[in-house]
Amino acid sequence: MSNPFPVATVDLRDYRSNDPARKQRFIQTLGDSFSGIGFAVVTGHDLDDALQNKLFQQVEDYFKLPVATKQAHEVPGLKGQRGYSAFGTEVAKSEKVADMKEFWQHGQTHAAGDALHGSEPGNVQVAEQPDFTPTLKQVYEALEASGRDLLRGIAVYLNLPEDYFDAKITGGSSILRAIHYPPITQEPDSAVRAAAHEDINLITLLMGASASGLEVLTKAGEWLAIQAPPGYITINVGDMLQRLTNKRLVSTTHRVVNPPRELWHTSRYSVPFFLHPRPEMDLTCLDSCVDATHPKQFDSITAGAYLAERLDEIRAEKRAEKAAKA
Ligand SMILES: O=C(O)CCC(=O)C(=O)O
Ligand SMILES: [Fe+2]
Repeated sequence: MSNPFPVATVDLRDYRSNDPARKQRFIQTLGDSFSGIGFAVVTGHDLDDALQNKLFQQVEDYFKLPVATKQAHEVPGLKGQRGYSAFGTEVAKSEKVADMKEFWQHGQTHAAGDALHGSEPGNVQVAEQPDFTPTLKQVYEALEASGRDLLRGIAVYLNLPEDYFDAKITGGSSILRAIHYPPITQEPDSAVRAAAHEDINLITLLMGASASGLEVLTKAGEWLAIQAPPGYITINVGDMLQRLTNKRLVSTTHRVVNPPRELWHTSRYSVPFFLHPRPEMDLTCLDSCVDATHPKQFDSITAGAYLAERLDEIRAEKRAEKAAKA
């Protein structure tokens, strides 16, 4: 069956051009793709080839460090929000078994003078690999710039002022996550590299590696494989943007499946950037997205409160605590 909601490809240079027709086409194509399948693919973004190559080299080198070295970069009590998270620490919301991945998280550095300065833990430095954290910081800033313009386009699509999201995301709590899905060494019973889930944040910008595996659940209930061409970024709507727009833009379920057996010996790397607003952003459904045929589907909540609620749901140790109490 052909999919009635194709994943559109857009060029961010169209949005940034001074040509109103190009700009409008970008806005319409991106917005329609986000309201149809919830995903799109972007070229002309701020991560140039040199920075992408440096990023993947640094990420591969990091995960090759000895397990004990990486474990020393785990920060107790942070729910994996900064530094290293070992294999088996994250479980998708509706799953029982942990994802087959290890990952690293890099977050915002709030400027001195910002009300959020000092409110979030600092990023972890890696003495064994001094260029790792600085490279992630550079990528983080490039993706913040691309994400800001993507959201400007989305704001226009939603008939909001073009700068609607600007102040809400400047100095926001975005997370850059470098993921390693290690080779599969034994029959994984029901576990997959990343079980079906929705992202929590406003939008995600995913720098995927060469390996396939990402699949998106279509409205017809079929899994559709997505693999952006090299250098392109896959983007998708997260639950916060879905809430704000009362499901006019959809946060689509996706997963990363295991490769065929002959490729079990290979690793997969990917680097999603979860674009989060500042915690005080109000996620109340926009008036323009609520009417008699689209009644308000979500309670009002701030981004910070919503994130705290969601983070506990996906940590293996929090699940274990809850199960012990039950
Ligand atoms: O690894 C990928 O391609 C996607 C990962 C993902 O969906 C996530 O971490 O939220
Ligand atoms: Fe995801």
